[in-house]
Amino acid sequence: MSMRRRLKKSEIGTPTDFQHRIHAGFDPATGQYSGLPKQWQVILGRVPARSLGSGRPRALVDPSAITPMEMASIKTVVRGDRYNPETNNQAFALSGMSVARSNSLRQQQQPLSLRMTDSPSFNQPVSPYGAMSPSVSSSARGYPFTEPTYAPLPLRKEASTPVSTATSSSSTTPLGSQHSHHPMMNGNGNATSLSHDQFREALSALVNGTDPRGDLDAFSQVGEGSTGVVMSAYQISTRRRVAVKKMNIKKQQRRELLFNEVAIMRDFSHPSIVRLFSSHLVGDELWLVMEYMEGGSLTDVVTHARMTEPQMATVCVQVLSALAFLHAHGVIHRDLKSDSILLNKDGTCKVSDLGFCGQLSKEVPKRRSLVGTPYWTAIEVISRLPYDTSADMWSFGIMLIEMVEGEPPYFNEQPLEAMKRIRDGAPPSFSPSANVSLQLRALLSSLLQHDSSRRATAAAALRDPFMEKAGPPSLLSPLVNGP
Ligand SMILES: Nc1ncnc2c1ncn2[C@@H]1O[C@H](COP(=O)(O)OP(=O)(O)OP(=O)(O)O)[C@@H](O)[C@H]1O
Repeated sequence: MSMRRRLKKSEIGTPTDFQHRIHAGFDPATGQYSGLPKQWQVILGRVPARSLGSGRPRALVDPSAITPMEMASIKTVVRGDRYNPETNNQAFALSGMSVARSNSLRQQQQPLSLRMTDSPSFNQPVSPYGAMSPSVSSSARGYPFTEPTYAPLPLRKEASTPVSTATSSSSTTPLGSQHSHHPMMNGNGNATSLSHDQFREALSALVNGTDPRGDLDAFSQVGEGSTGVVMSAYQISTRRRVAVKKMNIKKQQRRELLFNEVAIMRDFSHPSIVRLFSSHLVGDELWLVMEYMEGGSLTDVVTHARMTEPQMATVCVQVLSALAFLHAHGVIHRDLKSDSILLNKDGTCKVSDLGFCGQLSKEVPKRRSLVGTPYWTAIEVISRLPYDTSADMWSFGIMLIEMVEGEPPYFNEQPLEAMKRIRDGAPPSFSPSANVSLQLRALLSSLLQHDSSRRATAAAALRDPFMEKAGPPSLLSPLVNGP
């Protein structure tokens, strides 16, 4: 094994034609960086994400959850075409955050996106204040979450909070962690550290044992996310096109989250949730063979078209039925946004991107971890209060704003400032100039309630008078197929 590695290494040549185009500096007196490209400044909070004009907000992962080794191997994925993955990695190291983002190759012109998981490390000592390993101080990382006036965002020690208490800080532990047989958790519900081989073995127990490669043909890449690539492929035995999501288990920021996508998509089958046909381990890659959604994401729609209220209601009914189903089973999606809704050309919409779900149970009726994409994240999640399925309903409300205005509130702010505004401001609403019905305004205010216990549930929202405007999915097909 070590021989093979050595051989492999020797095949990698030194860089050629190297150009040193960026001359960044740091002034310890002012605490300011100089010479940083604009994209890096976004991450450091100097300019809003929207000003870049390409890419979606990107997935931010709290570095306190990542080992230095994992940090080094993180693959930076970009939606916009202006990003250089190499320079980005350096920027994220500078800012103390690792960044990656799912991104469809179908749409290269979206604004930046950003997603965060605040999670306990499984391999690394975490200080009570969530600082990374002693070699990287929080001040050196320039990590804005350490700002004292900000919410208590730093992590707690996983081991210090027993899972059996009413609220759990067990963070983004995978859905399967609620099951006693889950291989990533010990008897107390705390995470255990597994070697790569042990992890691979645990995952192999969850997936189908077969090799899918002989049955798949004509691969073509349709998307790329923080966890891997998504290809469309022709499945010979069924004679249909499928989507194949390939995730290298060695290159995951939170490898245990891989259990989520398999377990949730497999166990929670619903007409409005992207269907998982099978899952496989192919070498070090987890392959998910899924239903192929040929119509792109709702983000494509909201950024390129003006939706009518009946069209919005048609999306709402489908998404809400998936949410009502997940919530009835105690599953919180935790990353609901237009990017997570995929469409077919016939107008059917389905919820996807289930890798960040959290499971509630009698023992763990609330979660506490900071998971989500800032602009869409519920006030209680940002405020580090215990939260439940109602957090998704806030994000659903933000998605309503996206459908009307094309983007979420505070999208012109950098992500941390946006989170502060969500936490400290009045609940967001449609802009005064938005031409929306009273029913839609009423629905939004029932969702964007600060007090999560007063927020409409998915089941209640389905009965909201606004939903009477919904039509058949075909109402959406002009948006997917063009006018
Ligand atoms: N079933 C599918 N059919 C068609 N395209 C898909 C499908 N699933 C995902 N995609 C495309 O691939 C992209 C990346 O997929 P996905 O968001 O699941 O990856 P990810 O690694 O989980 O991303 P993220 O960074 O959001 O975690 C999506 O934005 C979408 O464009």
